[in-house]
Amino acid sequence: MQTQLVICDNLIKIYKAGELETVALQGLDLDVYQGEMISIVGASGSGKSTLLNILGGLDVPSAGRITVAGHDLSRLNEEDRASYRRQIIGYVWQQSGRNLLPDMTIEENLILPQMLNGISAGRSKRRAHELLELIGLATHARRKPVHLSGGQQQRVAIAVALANQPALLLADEPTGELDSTTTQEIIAFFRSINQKLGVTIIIVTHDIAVATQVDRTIAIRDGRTSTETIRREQPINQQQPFIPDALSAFQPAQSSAVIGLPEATHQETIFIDRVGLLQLPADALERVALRGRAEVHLAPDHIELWPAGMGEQIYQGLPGNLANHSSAVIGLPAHSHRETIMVDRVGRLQLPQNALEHLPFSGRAFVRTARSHIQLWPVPMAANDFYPTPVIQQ
Ligand SMILES: Nc1ncnc2c1ncn2[C@@H]1O[C@H](COP(=O)(O)OP(=O)(O)OP(=O)(O)O)[C@@H](O)[C@H]1O
Repeated sequence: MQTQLVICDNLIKIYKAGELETVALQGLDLDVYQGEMISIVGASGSGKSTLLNILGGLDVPSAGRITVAGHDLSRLNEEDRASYRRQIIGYVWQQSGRNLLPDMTIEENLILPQMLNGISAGRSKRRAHELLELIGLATHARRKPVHLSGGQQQRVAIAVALANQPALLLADEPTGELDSTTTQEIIAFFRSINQKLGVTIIIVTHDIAVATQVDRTIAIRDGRTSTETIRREQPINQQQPFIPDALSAFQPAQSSAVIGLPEATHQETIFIDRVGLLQLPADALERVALRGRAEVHLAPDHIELWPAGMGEQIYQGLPGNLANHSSAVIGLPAHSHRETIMVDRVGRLQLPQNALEHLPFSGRAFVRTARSHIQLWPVPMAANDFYPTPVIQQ
C-alpha cells in the first residue's frame, strides 16, 4: 500500500498588501505518495510557487491543512519550521546562484548544510564525497561553482539539496536556464536519484520535456488543482484495448487537453473535489459551447453535460433508460422541468450532489467530448487499468 507523504486539504493562501488582497490558492487539494516523482504545471500566476513555498515551510497557508511526512505545517512554531526545512526538505531553485555559495568549493557547499544540521565535520565530509560520486563530479571537489558548466552546477545543487537526506525534494524550474540537451540530462538525473534513493520529488516547470518524464503531472489553474496527467506504463497501442461501447462513437482528443502530451503515452483526468467543484479543460469548452449553463444528465455509466436546452431535444424519443433520465439537480422529472447548472467562462462548475453520488468518481474523471455534449467518466480503480483512446467512427 502506498504511503501518502504530502496531503494538502483545501489550502487557501491570501496575500495582503495594504488594502489589496490576492487569493493565490483557492482551496487546493493534493496528495503525493512516497517515492513519486511529479511535476506541477500552470500558467503564470496560477499559484505554483505559492504552493512550493508552503510545502517547503517557507510560507504558511491562510487556511486549510497541509501535512508533509507526518508534520502538520499549519501548526509548526518557528523553531520546528526551521528544523523541518533543514531535515525534511531539499530545495533546488532555477538560478544556480541561489543554490550554491560562489566563494566556497563544491565540497564546502556540500558540507555546509550538514554542519548547520548538527552533523559532525567528519561525517559531513564523508557524505559530501558520497554525493560527489553520485553526481559524477568526484574530481571537481575543490573547484568553485563558477568553474562548472550550467548542467554540472545544477547537479551540485541537487546534491546540496540531498545532503541531509530529505524526504521531499522540491525543485522550482530547475531546467529554466539550461539548453535542451542539458535539460534532458538533468531530468534523467532527477529520475535516477528518485529510483536509487527513493526520494519523493516535486518539480514546478513550464517545460513539457520535464512533464513527459515524471509519473504524474498536476496542472494548477487559478489556485486549484484542475487536471492530472499520468504516464502510461504501457503505451496505448501496445494494450489489449477494452473499449466501452458507449465510448466508441466519440471523437478523442489528439493529445491530452491540458499539457499537450499524446494520449498514447499519457492519461489525463480532471479533479472533482468533495463538493463536486471541477474545471473543464479548455479544449472541451471550445468544442462544446456551454455558454454559461449546462444540463446534467445521468447516463448509466457516465455523466453528460449538454448546452442548456439541447439535451432535452436529443433525448426526446429515445428508448429505455436514456429517455427516462431524471434531472440531476433537485430530482424533478426531466419531462416537466428543465434544470441547469452554471458554468463560468473558464469552465468551472459544481456537479449536483446526486450526480456525484451516481457514480464512484473518487475525486477524478475522464473528460470525453462528443459532437454536442461533454461526458465525465469515472476513473477505473486499478492503477494501470486505462480506458484507451476511443476509436473515431466516421
Ligand atoms: N508575496 C506576494 N504578495 C502578493 N501577491 C503575491 C505574492 N506572491 C505571489 N503573489 C500573487 O499570487 C498569485 C500566485 O502567484 P505564484 O507566484 O504562486 O504563481 P506562479 O504560478 O508560481 O507564477 P509564475 O509561473 O509566474 O512563477 C499571483 O497573482 C501573484 O501575483
